[in-house]
Amino acid sequence: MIHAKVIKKNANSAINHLKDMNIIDKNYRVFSDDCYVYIPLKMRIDSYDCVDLNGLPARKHDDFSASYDVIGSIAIIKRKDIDDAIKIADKLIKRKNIDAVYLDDGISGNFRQHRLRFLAGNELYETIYRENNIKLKVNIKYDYFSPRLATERLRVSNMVSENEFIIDMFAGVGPFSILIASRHNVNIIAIDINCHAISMLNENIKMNKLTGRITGICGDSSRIIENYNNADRIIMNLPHDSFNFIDIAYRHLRKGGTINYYEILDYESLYNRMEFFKNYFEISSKRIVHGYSKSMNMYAIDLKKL
Ligand SMILES: C[S@@+](CC[C@H](N)C(=O)[O-])C[C@H]1O[C@@H](n2cnc3c(N)ncnc32)[C@H](O)[C@@H]1O
Repeated sequence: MIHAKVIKKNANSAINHLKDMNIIDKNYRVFSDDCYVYIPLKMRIDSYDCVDLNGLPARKHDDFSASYDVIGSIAIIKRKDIDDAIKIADKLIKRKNIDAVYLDDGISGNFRQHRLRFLAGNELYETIYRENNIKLKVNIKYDYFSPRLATERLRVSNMVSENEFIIDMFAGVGPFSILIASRHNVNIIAIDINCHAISMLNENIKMNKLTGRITGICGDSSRIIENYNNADRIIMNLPHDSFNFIDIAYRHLRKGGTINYYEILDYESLYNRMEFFKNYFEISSKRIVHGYSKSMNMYAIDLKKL
């Protein structure tokens, strides 16, 4: 059984990173000795020291904690079985920090909104979520938001250089833009077709102490982007549809500039994308952000314009 062997002080960030990659084998549990923590993996990966050990079978609560997301004071359960979901909701609503529990019936439409079924607590939709030292006001009914991208947002913000001109093409309530502008002196155009998300983004700009400048614009980014040229970086977080916007993003990126591109793909379409991208970009990195279905993953691909 393959385990990632990680020094104890790095264990939490490694577990979060591996969770985001959907690579932890949940049938087994994490264990440790005096110096190291051993994390069970579905497969060997190059970026970790991997060792072959006997796995320890998981306890029941590991499955429980994987079955919901918490956004501020709201829990969203991701379970198909409604009886199961009600049992989980009953446990969650007893927690001090949870005010409302919903069942996630999937995400749909252009605005990528959650279809939610209210299960427990007070039926509220607006909450304040905290990650990486920023605060984000989110309305989970009207705006897309996922806490599962926290590590990815930190990774992108670590890549940013001072004074970059950035276009966040599908900005939502601004988790990428706000984090980047809180840490760097940059100029960001943050676009979303959902005007409610942009109104939240504008509140989030006021609520955080920013070093950089963000201009929130409501509209279709394929049209709005026409007003801007020579971006140093373009963030394309529209994983079901990004490829339809790649040509337009390419035209508005400076030579040597970077696209942080996200797409949900199976292995075969990933190969085809890479072949296509090689004609126009240097592929600086490619990683799984999280699993999506049995055969598909969400990939983060960093593309540098040739
Ligand atoms: C997957 S969400 C990502 C939001 C945000 N980047 C985040 O990480 O939370 C995609 C966002 O793209 C927006 N969107 C979809 N089509 C768009 C378009 N043509 N132009 C601008 N925004 C669009 C949706 O409203 C949604 O907020």
